[in-house]
Amino acid sequence: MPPTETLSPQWINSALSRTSFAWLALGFLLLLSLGAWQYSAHEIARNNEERFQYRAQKQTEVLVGRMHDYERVLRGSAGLFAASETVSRQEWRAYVTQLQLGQSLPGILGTGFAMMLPKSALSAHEAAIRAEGFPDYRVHPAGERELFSSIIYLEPVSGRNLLAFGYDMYAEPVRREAMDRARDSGEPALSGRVQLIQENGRDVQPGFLIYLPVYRNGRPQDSVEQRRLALVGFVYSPFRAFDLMRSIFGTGGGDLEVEVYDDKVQPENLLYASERGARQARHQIDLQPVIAGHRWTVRFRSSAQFEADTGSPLPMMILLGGLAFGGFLFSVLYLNARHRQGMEAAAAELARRRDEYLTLVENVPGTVFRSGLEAPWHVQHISRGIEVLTGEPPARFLSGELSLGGLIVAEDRAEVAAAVAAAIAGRRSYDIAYRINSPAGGVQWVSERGRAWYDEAGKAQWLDGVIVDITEQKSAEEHLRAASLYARSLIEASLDPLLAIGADGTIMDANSASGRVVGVPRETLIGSEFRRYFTAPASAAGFYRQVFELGYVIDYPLAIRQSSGEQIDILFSAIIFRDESGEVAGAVAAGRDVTRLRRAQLELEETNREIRALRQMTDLLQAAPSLEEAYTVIRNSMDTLFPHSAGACFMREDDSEQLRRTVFWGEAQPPSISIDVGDCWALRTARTYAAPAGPSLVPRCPHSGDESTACLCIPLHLHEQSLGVIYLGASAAESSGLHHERRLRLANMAADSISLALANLRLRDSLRAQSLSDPLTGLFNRRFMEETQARELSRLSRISRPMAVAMVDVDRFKDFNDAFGHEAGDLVLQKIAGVMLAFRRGMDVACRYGGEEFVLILPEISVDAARERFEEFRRAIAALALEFEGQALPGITVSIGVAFFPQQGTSSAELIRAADRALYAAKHAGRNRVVLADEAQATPVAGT
Ligand SMILES: Nc1nc2c(ncn2[C@@H]2O[C@H](COP(=O)(O)OP(=O)(O)OP(=O)(O)O)[C@@H](O)[C@H]2O)c(=O)[nH]1
Repeated sequence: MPPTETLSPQWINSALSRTSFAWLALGFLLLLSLGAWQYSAHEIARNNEERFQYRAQKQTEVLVGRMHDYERVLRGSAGLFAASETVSRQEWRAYVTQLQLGQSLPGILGTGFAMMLPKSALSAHEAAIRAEGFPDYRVHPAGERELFSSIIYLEPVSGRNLLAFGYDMYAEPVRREAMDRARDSGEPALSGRVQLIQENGRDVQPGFLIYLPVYRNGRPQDSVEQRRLALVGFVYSPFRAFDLMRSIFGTGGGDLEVEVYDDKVQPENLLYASERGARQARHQIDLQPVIAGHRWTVRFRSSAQFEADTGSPLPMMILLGGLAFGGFLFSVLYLNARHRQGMEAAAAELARRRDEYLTLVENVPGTVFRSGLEAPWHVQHISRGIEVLTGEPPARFLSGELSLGGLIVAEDRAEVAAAVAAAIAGRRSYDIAYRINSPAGGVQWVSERGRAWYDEAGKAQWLDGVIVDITEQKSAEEHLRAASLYARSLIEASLDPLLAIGADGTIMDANSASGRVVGVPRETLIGSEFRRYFTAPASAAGFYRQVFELGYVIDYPLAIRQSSGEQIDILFSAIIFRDESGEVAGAVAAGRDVTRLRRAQLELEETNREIRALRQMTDLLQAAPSLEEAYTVIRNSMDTLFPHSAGACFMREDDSEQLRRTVFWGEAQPPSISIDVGDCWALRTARTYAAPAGPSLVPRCPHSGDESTACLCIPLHLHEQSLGVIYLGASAAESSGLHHERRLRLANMAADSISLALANLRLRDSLRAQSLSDPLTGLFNRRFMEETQARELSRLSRISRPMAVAMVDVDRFKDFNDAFGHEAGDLVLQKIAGVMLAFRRGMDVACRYGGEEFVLILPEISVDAARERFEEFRRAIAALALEFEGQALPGITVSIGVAFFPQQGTSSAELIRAADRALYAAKHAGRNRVVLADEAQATPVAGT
């Protein structure tokens, strides 16, 4: 792409809109900053290195120059020897003192002369020096050597130098090497690292020496051999390395740190070090000057001061400046890009929304418009929907040729204008329906919703709204209203309750019949809880819950207690209904008032119950074996039939005028236990008699108690024969109206049943009595005796009690009959029966066994007591005074045989047989006596 295109405004705009451009710029600036930083740092380091090396070179040159100076001093000293045959001690001192080496060349320890001595000359030499005034002089160290050297001059002669006087340096290898080199070369020779003899133990330092040979004057010195032969001795200077170097390099604190090594850099070779410590220096260089034929290594290192002086903040400033600028530029570009992106997105969103809005507006069912605030509402914008609505294109409205107001039918315009004006004034939206002239020539309904737009000052500027054709909706509403009215009238036409119930049990709607049945206005029902109107709210709640669970319920019984106290029984049926979405919206419940039906049912059930009880009473009475049991049946049955009534049955005995209360029922006991026939109105009138409760002109029977109860008396009779009366008491409620009628009818039916049953029982008792009694004597007959005896035996065996059975026979009755006639005999039998009845006690039974035989049964009696009583009876018979037809009859006697239960038997037949045997024994024993069965057995009777 050509550069012009690359840098075109569009490209720049596009680039500035991308955050990647900002990142790119940031990266570029970072690289640039790093490059500049590296370059400047490198340049500065290089300059410093050059400066450092320069300084090291200079220092080395100073060192070498200083050492040359020392060489020159030695050459001068050698020259002193060359100029003279001999150099005396004084001359040497004068010469050295003149040099003022301490000031001019500080660092030198001294300048001396060592003489070479063969072994043979040693003693003479020592003697000669001693002779000079040094009596202690001797060459040292002592030892056997071929060649000696001895320091004989050393100036200044003071301090440490005194120690060197007479010292044989040639005896020490390092020094000897330098001395040999100097001798052979004729040049100054620097020794290796030594400890000087002058070191006296304080501030011991490394040292070295420079030797220059002194040859005998006049001797050839061209070759090594010649020089060896010509050698006299050496002028030399000893140096304490630290002192010397300090004088050269200063006392430290400079730019450089210096270490001087003898030859190689090794710790044992160290001659001098300006600093102690192992700081890592930034610059370092080793230089190796050769001094007097001997190589040193001088190590220079940049000092902290040098590094501080040469350190420059510029690279860091360049880096930081670059970073800061990069960051700043990045921020500007990034924020700018984001801002541009935001702007572009907002512009795109705006465009999208505008498109959406236009799409929405055009798709809104109806016509969307913006118009003036007042009639006739000329439009500023209007959607294409207007053409569908009116048949007129939007352009005609936009041009002002047509207006919205012009569409409205004349009768509705004022109303529309008023609604719009009110909405504008009230700053709210309006929603109105009105009619417009249809393009087809008719009228159509539209709905218009709109709202004014207000400026910041609150002044309405225009109307925005939408107009929708609602002609069909209006028509549907009309139909719906008609249908609704029809449905309502149907619902209201129902005489039974119809309700709509929500799932929460709230009544949503109810017809008027509902209000009528419940006893509250229909409006009160709607919105209230369904269950609250029922006697059993929980059951009512159960009803609608069941409806919503099952979907429907049929004939659910509920009851309403009206304010009057009357209970209405309703059968509810209900089914759920759903809304348009299929969700259950509620339930429609229809109630059916079944109160009358229910009452009829209850009445029927009551009647059935009564009939059942009546029939049961009748059946039981028919089956009752005795009057007593019949009265028990009557009491229980009357209690069941008339549960709230006390009552009693009064029975007439024979033709007596008094009635005895035979049974009563109910909680309240009737006051009388007997009544006279004349006291009861029912008995007097022979018909049912009723007297109400409370004060009344109707007289009450005296036996009916006080006025609190109603009195109902029903005569019991059969075939004109009065049997008695039934009395029934009742409360005022029970004795009124229909209840009374039912009660009366039921009581009469009960009385009829009771009359019949009691009459039957009486008749049966009478017949029975006849069948069991002897007509002549009135005593029980043999049949009764056998029944009774069997029953008594069963009872006594259960309770383990005895019984006596006596057979009584009239003595010689045949003779009596024959003498006085049969009728007189009957009279006798009747008289005996009378005695027996009088004799009888408690549960004793007397009966005529047959002919002139009688049986007496005495339950629960001992043998002795029985004997005594039968004796008494026998005597009573014998004492009878008999008379027949005015004629006295002779007395009669009876014989009595007695058997005992259980001694003589456990059955009726066994006992009778035993008694009969005893009777037979009594007859044979002479009659008119009592014989017990065990006595009869003991005394066998002849002829039996
Ligand atoms: N008058 C009368 N006599 C009766 C009746 N029943 C039975 N007799 C008589 O009673 C008599 C019984 O007589 P027997 O059984 O021979 O004995 P007895 O004459 O009483 O003599 P002993 O019993 O041995 O003392 C008979 O003559 C019967 O006719 C009755 O109902 N009336």
